[in-house]
Amino acid sequence: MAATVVRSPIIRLPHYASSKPSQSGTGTIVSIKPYEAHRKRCRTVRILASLQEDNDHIGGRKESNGQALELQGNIDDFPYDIVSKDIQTLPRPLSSTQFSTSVSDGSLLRVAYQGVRGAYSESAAEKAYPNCEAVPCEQFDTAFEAVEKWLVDRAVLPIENSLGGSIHRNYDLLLRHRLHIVGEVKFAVRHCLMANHGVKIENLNRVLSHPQALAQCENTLTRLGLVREAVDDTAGAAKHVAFHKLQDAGAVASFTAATIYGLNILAQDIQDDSDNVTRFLMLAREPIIPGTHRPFKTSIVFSLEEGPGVLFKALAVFALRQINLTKIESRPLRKQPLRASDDNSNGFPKYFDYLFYVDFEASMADQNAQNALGHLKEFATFLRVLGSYPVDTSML
Ligand SMILES: O=C(O)C(=O)C[C@]1(C(=O)O)C=C[C@@H](O)C=C1
Repeated sequence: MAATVVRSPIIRLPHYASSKPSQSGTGTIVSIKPYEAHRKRCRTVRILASLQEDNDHIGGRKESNGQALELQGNIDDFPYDIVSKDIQTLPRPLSSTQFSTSVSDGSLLRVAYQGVRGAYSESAAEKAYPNCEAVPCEQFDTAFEAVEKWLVDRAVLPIENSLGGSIHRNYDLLLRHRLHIVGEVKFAVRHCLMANHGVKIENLNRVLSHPQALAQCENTLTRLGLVREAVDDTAGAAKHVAFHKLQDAGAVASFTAATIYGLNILAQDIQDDSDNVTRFLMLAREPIIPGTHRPFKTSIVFSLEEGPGVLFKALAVFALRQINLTKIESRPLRKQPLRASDDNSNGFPKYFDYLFYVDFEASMADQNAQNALGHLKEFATFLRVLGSYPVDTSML
């Protein structure tokens, strides 16, 4: 018997080659593991997915958290887009419906985000691609992987917040994966303090939320004297408080999350600044063709030789051409984090090596931007364009 599809029918296969045929369901992508032997052109694939509670009668091996299922089968039994491209033997022919339907409004697109239903990232995905099917993923890495393995079409992931600063994990993942930035979306984040019905503010000892959300509400939470507990996402915190019927703990999450998980809102707009904005990146397997018909932004990452004034020289390639920088971030170069010691450093490594992430206001279709990057290439030890995409000029 087919399981009920509640939302995000991402795991909807004709049959999983497990004991029960014709199964379907919905769920969060946990990880995607092509069966080991696929390198030898074995046609068996395996994915790990976690399904929503009401679908847990679907066959497969249950993981210890009681929700993750391992699904295994012949690649021909899985829809094309659930199977990694590298294990496809033949490209799938385009169908005429794909030509006639537009994806410009986001419909037909499946968009991965990190978190569970009600997370700000889900709303950002829906703002970026209205009418899309937003697909929950447990971790940021999983969302990157889901796009790479053709399980979804896009990912929308947070990169920086006006109060909390950069989301370093996603900077690192941008380099580790080969996805392209195809857009940005800014989302006004308005936090609520919520708890189970009947629980009052004075009953609370602790509050659960995403670390960024806790940081964005620092003043309110300190004033209330609440112990902070970090979890994977804000909506996950609300779900946990509701599911365990906690009486001493609240959650910081969105108004939508309170509605979904049936929590009572104790305080609204508790972020330290009313203008609390998170910028999200839209990621895809292919880059978009940059234009000059509207404001564009380009994101790059580069590394430099150590030496006096080298970073100054790198930034000058933009200043010389009147190109405005909107963001600069540095991250340790993980494979080679420390430069070897020299004679004067008493045997201790002396320098850290860094990667510099820069966003600048120009399109890669613009000759001026191409010249700037040509100039930077002359002395950068590494340079990659992460994407050239339209600036989000929408009202928040
Ligand atoms: O936890 C969520 O709801 C998220 O979407 C994640 C996230 C983040 O990673 O910054 C997104 C927006 C807010 O800044 C707080 C949390």
